[in-house]
Amino acid sequence: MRNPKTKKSNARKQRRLSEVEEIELLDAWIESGKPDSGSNPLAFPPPPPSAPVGRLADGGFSPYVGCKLFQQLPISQKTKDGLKRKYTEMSEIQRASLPHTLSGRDVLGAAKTGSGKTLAFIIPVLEKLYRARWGPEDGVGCIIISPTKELAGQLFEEFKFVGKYHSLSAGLLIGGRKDVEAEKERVNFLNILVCTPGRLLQHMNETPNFECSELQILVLDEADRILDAGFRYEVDAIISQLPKHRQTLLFSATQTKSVKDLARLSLKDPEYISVHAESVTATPERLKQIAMEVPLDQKLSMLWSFIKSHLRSKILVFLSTCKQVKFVYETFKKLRPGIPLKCLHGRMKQIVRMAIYSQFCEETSVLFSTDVASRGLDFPAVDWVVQLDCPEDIPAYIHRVGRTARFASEGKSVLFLLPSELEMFRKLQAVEPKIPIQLRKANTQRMQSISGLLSSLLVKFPTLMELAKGAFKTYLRSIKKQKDKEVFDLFKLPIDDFAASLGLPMTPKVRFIQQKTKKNTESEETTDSENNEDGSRPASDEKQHLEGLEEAEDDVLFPKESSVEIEDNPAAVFPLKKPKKKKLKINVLRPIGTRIKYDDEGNIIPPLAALADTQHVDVLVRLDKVKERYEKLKEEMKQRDKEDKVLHRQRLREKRTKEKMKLKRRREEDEEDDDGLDVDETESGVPKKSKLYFHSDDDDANEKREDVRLKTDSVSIAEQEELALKLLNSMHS
Ligand SMILES: Nc1ncnc2c1ncn2[C@@H]1O[C@H](COP(=O)(O)OP(=O)(O)OP(=O)(O)O)[C@@H](O)[C@H]1O
Repeated sequence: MRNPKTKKSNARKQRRLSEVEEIELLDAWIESGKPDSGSNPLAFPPPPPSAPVGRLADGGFSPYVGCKLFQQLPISQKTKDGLKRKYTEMSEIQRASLPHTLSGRDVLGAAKTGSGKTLAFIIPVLEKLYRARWGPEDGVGCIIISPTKELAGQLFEEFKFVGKYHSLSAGLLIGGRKDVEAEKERVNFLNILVCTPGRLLQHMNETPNFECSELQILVLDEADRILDAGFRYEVDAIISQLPKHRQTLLFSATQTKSVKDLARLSLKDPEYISVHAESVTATPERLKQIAMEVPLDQKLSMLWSFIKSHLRSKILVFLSTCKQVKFVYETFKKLRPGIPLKCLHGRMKQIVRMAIYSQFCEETSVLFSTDVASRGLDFPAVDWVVQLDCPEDIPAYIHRVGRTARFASEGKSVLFLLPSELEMFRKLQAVEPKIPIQLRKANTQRMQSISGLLSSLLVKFPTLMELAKGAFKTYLRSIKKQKDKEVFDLFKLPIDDFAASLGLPMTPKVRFIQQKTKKNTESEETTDSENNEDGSRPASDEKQHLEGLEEAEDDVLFPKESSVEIEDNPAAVFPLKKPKKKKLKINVLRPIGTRIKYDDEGNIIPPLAALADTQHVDVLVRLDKVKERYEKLKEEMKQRDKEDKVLHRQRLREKRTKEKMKLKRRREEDEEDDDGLDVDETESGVPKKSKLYFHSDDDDANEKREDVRLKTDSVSIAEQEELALKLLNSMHS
């Protein structure tokens, strides 16, 4: 009788050989039908669905450029098997980009929201690593960066779905989770990292031996957002640590074309694929969009009435700030509209955010959210997107409304605009390709005013009173911070009516508004000669005015009690008459540990001047020398530091390469004389070539899941996922 050990080992060998053969075939197939650089695969006629696929009788290969079915692509059987459980036909962005991405080219892909961009990068990632026979000992082969944690989570799930039959390992690295230490131990053994920029950088900085020098492919989802100023520091720091020789894919519904941005990523002759560039509309065709003029003080009543008349719809409501979301959620909950309510914002704990995200995917309900939910999230079957507050710009509008009418489904959106924000409507109408949006009059007769109800709630619940104040102030602040001053004008807002509409008994004091009012009074008092010819404020005066606003902004959330006195005291309106108190400024940029020296009159002596002997005539000469020497030393240290780092990296790389070779050899030996045990980790702690997912939200859950994974090998992925969901829900409740 044949030894079962030998049988298993033979089966493994056979599997490896067939994988090698498949890879050789795929490489040759891709090479034979590669599209020309700059060509558009959508322009090629699709082969008939019944046409033979792969190697043909004449020794050639079937064409894949222009094909419509996933099965016709030169991709591994494992990926095809993963896909076919849900996907058959490709979407336009997938058809247009996959022939290029599979050929190893850098791609900038733009397509409308909900058009299937995620698969357009998941497939090439899996294929690239599969064809490179990537294993656990090879470490990080792909990094996918997403702007939000929820989106990263969603991408991770899609990777698990499509990559189900691959033996690659993937990890979800997002901030706000307790298990960073556990992550650090395993991150070097993960092949695909789906992460947010902050958490990735944290690993790059803190995790000993974190290595991505062999990175094969980098993906930026929502690329324009990742590359904008908000993530500049993180992204630059990350890119500087990645090898230049790699494939880079950038996808978004609103793609960046900034040459500077692309240079930051060192793209090599990228393919620009914009499948909807010629489309008549910039938004999904099945999306009905309306805008409504609603005065600020009627917004909440209008929203309430809207929800009451759509109790069977799944509604996503966008507001500008976390505090507004909290306030509207808490008060509406108390008013019981007759539909479940949920809220999502950046200040919530990660575990709760994830649970809310999953619940909203499943349940017909109303979700109040900030822009954390505006990009990429694929909530199924959202009926309405309501933008209670105006988006900051057109891309933000496109992404928000894109949460509905996804893929082949329909959806509706309504944008509430203040009378002073109607310019946004004109801007939306003016863009190319068009955004088909209509301005409708609000039906105020059917509106149920809730400001009275809100007032009573605020009296009854002091916490709601605080939330209302927070919502009031942060909304005004958000308007003040908006860049587009043609749309957002703080001083056109009916502030008192707004406060009353939130149920507030009095208008809270907001310093930057008082400041402005005060300045206005002042300018009325100034003589004509002080103004410019066109009546505008003199430049220097304008500067002072802006500085005043900036200073006041720091205090916007904590208005000082003294502001009341300033108002009551007429002398305070003319600050010139009031002796100014000299403020002590703390220089936060001062390096820690440096002492500040003062001269006899209390002026700060600059550090170098303090070194000089002011009694002697050659002070200047010596000062210069000190400075020069200091600069020289600094340069030398920088240089040495750089050299050290290079040397250190080189040593690490050599060490890791040696380790990798050793591990790879050992794995192959192991595979050859396997003892039949199927455990996930070898003695050295390095996982064998078997699937490994790393995604846990806290230590308990982590342990529980590890138990499941190690003890019950027979548990299917579906069962594990169900278990994970239960855990998540139980943690939430
Ligand atoms: N080829 C396909 N066939 C059927 N459904 C698909 C296909 N490709 C994607 N989908 C589905 O379409 C939905 C939207 O896809 P996806 O989230 O990738 O869109 P997107 O273009 O990334 O959107 P956004 O710009 O909002 O991020 C998902 O539910 C996905 O499962």
